[in-house]
Amino acid sequence: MDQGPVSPHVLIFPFPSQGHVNSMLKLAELLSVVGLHVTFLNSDYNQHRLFLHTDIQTRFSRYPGFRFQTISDGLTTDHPRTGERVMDLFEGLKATAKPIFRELMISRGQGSDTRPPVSCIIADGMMSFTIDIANEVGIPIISFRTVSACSFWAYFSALKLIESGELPLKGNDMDQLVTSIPGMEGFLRKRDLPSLLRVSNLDDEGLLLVTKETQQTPRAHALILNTFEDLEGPILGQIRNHCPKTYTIGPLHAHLKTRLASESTTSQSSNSFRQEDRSCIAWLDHQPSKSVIYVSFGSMVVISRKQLIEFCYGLVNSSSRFLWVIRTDSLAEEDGEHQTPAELMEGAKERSYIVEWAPQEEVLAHPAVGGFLTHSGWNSTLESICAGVPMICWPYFADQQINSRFVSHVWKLGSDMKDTCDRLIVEKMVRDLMEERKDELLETADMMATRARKCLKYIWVSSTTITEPDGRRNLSHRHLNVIL
Ligand SMILES: O=c1ccn([C@@H]2O[C@H](COP(=O)(O)OP(=O)(O)O[C@H]3O[C@H](CO)[C@@H](O)[C@H](O)[C@H]3O)[C@@H](O)[C@H]2O)c(=O)[nH]1
Ligand SMILES: C[C@H]1CC[C@@H]2C(C(=O)O)=CO[C@@H](O)[C@@H]21
Repeated sequence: MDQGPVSPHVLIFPFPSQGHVNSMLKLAELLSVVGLHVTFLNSDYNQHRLFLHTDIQTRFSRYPGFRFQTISDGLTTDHPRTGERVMDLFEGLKATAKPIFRELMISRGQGSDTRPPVSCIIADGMMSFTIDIANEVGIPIISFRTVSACSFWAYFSALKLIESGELPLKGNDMDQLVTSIPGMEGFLRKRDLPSLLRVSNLDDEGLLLVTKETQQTPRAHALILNTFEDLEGPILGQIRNHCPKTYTIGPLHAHLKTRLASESTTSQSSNSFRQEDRSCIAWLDHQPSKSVIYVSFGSMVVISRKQLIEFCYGLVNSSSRFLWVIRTDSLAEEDGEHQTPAELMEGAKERSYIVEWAPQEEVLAHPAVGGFLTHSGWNSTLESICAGVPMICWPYFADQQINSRFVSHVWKLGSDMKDTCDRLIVEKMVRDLMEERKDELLETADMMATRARKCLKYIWVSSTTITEPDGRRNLSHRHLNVIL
């Protein structure tokens, strides 16, 4: 494949958790397909799990310019790395990964490597130490924030929220509208703020972290977001007032699928840290069209016994068929003897299926799936949008609270269950999605999926041409030079 006179070498460094690695590895593969040299800097812990549960080494062996490299995340192997303990990861990275990364960049990734030295870094926007080091060493850096544009913009507006007195939160009225995030004045309530901003104390560790990290973004050469213009155009306009070089490169999973299909290679590309249980696809094959609600809360959510039971009863009483992902590490540790989820759902045995981890993209694209009960992580949200599947949102933390407001109120792709966990509400929302509002929601979801598909034509189409309708960008190797 012609690479022109320069042969860039991109180092991609994700925040070490499933939701971040998923999209950044898809970007790495897209850049590899168009012939770039790519190094993917994975944590030792995640690399081990990725290699154990996927065929990724074989899959990536077809890209001669691609290499995995690993780095410590600073945590012990037995650390749970779930949402409850995510702050430990930030500490671990700063203490352990930062100095190693600095040495690596001083040598420009050259050891025994015969490839050209690293000429560009694409690093997770939640790890601003990479911007410090890149600027110190003189390597151009692009920030990749793996969340929605709407949540990035809310984080970016944190200082405005503080100046206007809307933060810290005062009083109990969480339905009050927030007025100091430009572009969201009419519909964003206090309860819809990302959980890291829903604080009553300005010394809050999460608020300080996310505000500091987000404020550093303009120091990178550009910002890339896994979203598309037709979905988040107005908010992207707001962001571009501060970060003019903001590029939409999503939906990455769909771009990769399209690109791999056009290369006539397999379009399967699991980046899972857990074993995908494919038996659920066989179960779905036997269910009627659009009859199943898929239930999954991503890789980091931890739920209490009480919440599990409310979901169980709500789902069973809804009379709907359902496929539920229950990770072994998603149940909070509590004392006492308990019924297992399978025992609790005995009454719905014929119309339910439980797995520990599913091939989610395939599940959402399956004709039997008609709805998604989700925690509103950004990958899950985009995957659902592209598959035309309406959602019930049960946000847990971080960006999820604002994503769910956009899903329900702005894009009208479903309903938002935030801040409640009650069997009657679960039952009602499932009945609404799968019966009462089914046709209306499927129609809106189908329209948005069509818009998502439209942008697949423009980006990543070629390694040599830059196509820019409506501000869309082709992140080919030539275009990397334009961005930088
Ligand atoms: O059984 C399953 C469940 C999930 N997935 C995949 O795992 C990913 C989960 O990502 P996401 O939906 O974004 O959720 P989290 O794992 O919770 O991701 C974290 O990272 C995201 C991106 O930054 C944030 O939006 C979330 O709030 C944050 O919790 C998705 O690609 C799913 O397809 C599977 O393959 N099988
Ligand atoms: C724990 C969360 C802090 C912010 C991170 C994030 C982001 O805004 O980029 C998304 O989801 C989480 O993994 C992180």
